[in-house]
Parts: sequence; structure tokens; C-alpha cells
Amino acid sequence: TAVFLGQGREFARCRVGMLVWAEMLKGKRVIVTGASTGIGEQMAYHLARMGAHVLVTARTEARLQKVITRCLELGAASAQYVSGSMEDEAFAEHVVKEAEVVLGGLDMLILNHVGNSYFNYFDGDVGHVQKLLKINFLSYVAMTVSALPRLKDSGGSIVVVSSMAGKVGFPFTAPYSATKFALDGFFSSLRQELAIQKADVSITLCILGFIDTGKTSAMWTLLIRN
Ligand SMILES: NC(=O)C1=CN([C@@H]2O[C@H](COP(=O)(O)OP(=O)(O)OC[C@H]3O[C@@H](n4cnc5c(N)ncnc54)[C@H](OP(=O)(O)O)[C@@H]3O)[C@@H](O)[C@H]2O)C=CC1
Ligand SMILES: CC(C)CCC[C@@H](C)[C@H]1CC[C@H]2[C@@H]3C(=O)C=C4C[C@@H](O)CC[C@]4(C)[C@H]3CC[C@]12C
Repeated sequence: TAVFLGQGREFARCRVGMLVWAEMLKGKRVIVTGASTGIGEQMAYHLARMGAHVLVTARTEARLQKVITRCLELGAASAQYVSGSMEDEAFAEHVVKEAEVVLGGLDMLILNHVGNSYFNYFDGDVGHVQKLLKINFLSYVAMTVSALPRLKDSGGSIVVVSSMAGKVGFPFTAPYSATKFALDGFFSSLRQELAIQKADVSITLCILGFIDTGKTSAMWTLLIRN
């Protein structure tokens, strides 16, 4: 009985939390990057359930179409997508401009996408590190620069999805880890500057541990489970 009651309380607390959170995001205009699969896709669905206007982006148009259809079924105030690659800085800026046009402003920028990498001994490929920095870091900076004026207007927020590998140098993650550390340096510094300027924009850096989205490599799943 004690266990059952304990679980009941957890559930109630969770429900109350969700209600407060849902109210906060109802009608808000949100961009979610890397929303064709994994964590980004699930965040888009949560935002949809809360009644937000969602604009999702990634490269795979066919997947994004399915994601916006599901968002509308779940109760999104509106759902749109823009497809393209974040390796191209101009595309990153284009997504923010699209949000201004179709949503008439922006309340929240959720930066979540990551380019494909390998998780093994560093193979010495400098070109790969450069490419990954463009996708995982520089496009985050470009989107932030474009979005900041709108976020200042709305008193909005920037959410940056990072990882424990962006705080600690685990083996077999060198290129990926470097891009995540870069995010911490840039966004932690920018947060301080916004505070000094009394700009009403919050920056949240999310430090995630391992999340089995079904796509994660069998090697990591096995390693973490053991
Ligand atoms: N899963 C985990 O264990 C952990 C994940 N994280 C972080 O969570 C976030 C989401 O990860 P997760 O859901 O696992 O990753 P996924 O690989 O499932 O999703 C990555 C997303 O980024 C998009 N993407 C990839 N390359 C590009 C590109 N060149 N341009 C634009 N979009 C691109 C993909 O879509 P498409 O291919 O269609 O472009 C996809 O939507 C990441 O920031 C990751 O670092 C942090 C810690 C642990
Ligand atoms: C207490 C500690 C021993 C915990 C160690 C946690 C380490 C091992 C965790 C922390 C962050 C994790 C990685 C991550 O951020 C994102 C991805 C992308 C995905 O596609 C494949 C898995 C991968 C590489 C995760 C692998 C496991 C990592 C390194």
C-alpha cells in the first residue's frame, strides 16, 4: 500500500507540473531543430499537446511531413516545417526568417539537431571535426544571432540540447564532445552578457545522459546497460 500511495503522489505531482507547464506554452511560437527523429521529434509532440505553434526543421522532408501531421492531431495551434541542412549557415538563418514570416515572431528556440558522427577511437579526420562543428555548433550560433531580436521582443527563451559528453571528456566521443563543449562556452558567456544588458531572454543548456531512442548504436546501448 505504501508503494502504491507513493506512486500516486508522484503521479499527482507530475500532473500538476504538466498543467502549469502546458499553460506556459499554450499559443507560444516555437522552433524545434532536429525534429524529424529522436528527442527533437518527441519534444515537438509535447509542444503540440500543450497547444504551441511549432515549426520543425531537419533535412528529411518526408519525416517532417509526418511529424507535423502528428503535431496537428495532438493539438498544436499550428505546425509547419522547413527542410534543409544545418551545414549551411544561410539555411540556419533562413529557418528563423521563416518563423518570423509564418509565426509572426518567436517565443522559444529549441536547438537540438546533431550531425552524424562516429563513436570510436578518434581517427584523425580533421575535416570531420570541422563539418561537425559547423552543424552542431556554428549553426546554433547563426540561429541565435538571427533569433535574438525577436526573442528580446517577446521575452523568450533559447534551449540548447547538450550532453554529459559536453561537460566531461568520455572516450570515443572526441569530435562530438568538442562540439558540445563549444556550446557550453558560447551560451554560458552569452547568458551572462544578456543578464548584464538586462535583456529578457533566458538560455537553458540541457545536459542529457544516455537516452535510448532506438537509433543509438548497439555498442553504446550494450555498454551503458552493462
Ligand atoms: N540520444 C542520446 O543518448 C543523447 C542525445 N543527446 C542530444 O540530444 C539531441 C538529440 O539527439 P537524438 O534525438 O539522439 O538524435 P537523432 O540522431 O535521433 O536526431 C538528430 C536530428 O538532427 C537532424 N540532423 C542531422 N544532421 C542534420 C543536418 N546536417 N542538418 C539539419 N538537421 C540534421 C536529424 O534529421 P535529418 O537526418 O532528417 O536531417 C534528426 O532530426 C542532440 O543534441 C544530442 O547531442 C545528448 C545526450 C544523449
Ligand atoms: C556515470 C558515467 C559513467 C556515465 C557515462 C555517460 C556517457 C557514456 C554518455 C553521456 C553522453 C552520451 C552520448 C551522447 O551524448 C549522445 C550520443 C549520440 C547517440 O546517437 C549515440 C550515443 C551517444 C554517443 C551517447 C553515448 C553515451 C554517452 C557518451
